[in-house]
Amino acid sequence: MSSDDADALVISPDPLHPANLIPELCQSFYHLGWVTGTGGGICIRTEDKVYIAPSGVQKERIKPSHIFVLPYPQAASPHADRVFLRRPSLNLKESACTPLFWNSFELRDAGSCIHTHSQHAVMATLLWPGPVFRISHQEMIKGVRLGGTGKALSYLDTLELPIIENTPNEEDLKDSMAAAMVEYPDAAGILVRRHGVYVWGSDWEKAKTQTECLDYLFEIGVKMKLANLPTVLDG
Ligand SMILES: CSCCC(=O)C(=O)COP(=O)(O)O
Ligand SMILES: [Zn+2]
Repeated sequence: MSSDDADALVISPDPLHPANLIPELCQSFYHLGWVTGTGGGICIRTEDKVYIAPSGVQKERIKPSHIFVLPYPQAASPHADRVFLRRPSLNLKESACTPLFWNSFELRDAGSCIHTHSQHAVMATLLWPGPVFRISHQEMIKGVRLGGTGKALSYLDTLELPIIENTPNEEDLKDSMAAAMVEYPDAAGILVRRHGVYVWGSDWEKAKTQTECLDYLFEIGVKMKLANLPTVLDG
């Protein structure tokens, strides 16, 4: 593919094209405190392509021309073996979250995955010291889907999200995240202690709204814990 053809993969007048959506969504996530200080982000997968932002850059300032495009499917290889359809001309590397995003595609058939460093998520991992975050009897639970891509939860369901331990390098979370996804097939995301959360959905809209619902539930759960209120009720 010529470099002009490759660049055409990220140039579109359509505001809903993934190369336009990722910069727009990262700007709004920045203002929510989800992707500050370069961390966190979102990827979007279509039938045969994955669009990923660069690593270690101010996510609220990304342009469509900074987006990497990878063919899908392809094995979740380490950086050196990854195949690209398009790389930015600047000296950029694809997000360190790439193997974690791949978990959501391969294990849940997700169309989009969001990684946040929201302080609500981080506080939840501190106030729930065990391996699972649990909360019940909250209306926002209804905005979350079984396994992230299945049917919506009911008000009467208890929301459970596994918490995995952080690693010094983001890529090294891949195996423990995959193991938690296998052990908790109904979980719509994975919390990472002292770090943040990964949430996916069948498309970017559902990934976004589920992340919003979960972030709300982390925030209210943290406030309830700090107020000594029970976060899980019987019945
Ligand atoms: C201060 S960010 C530390 C690395 C991190 O947690 C992260 O999410 C990095 O993501 P990137 O897309 O910038 O590789
Ligand atoms: Zn991170």
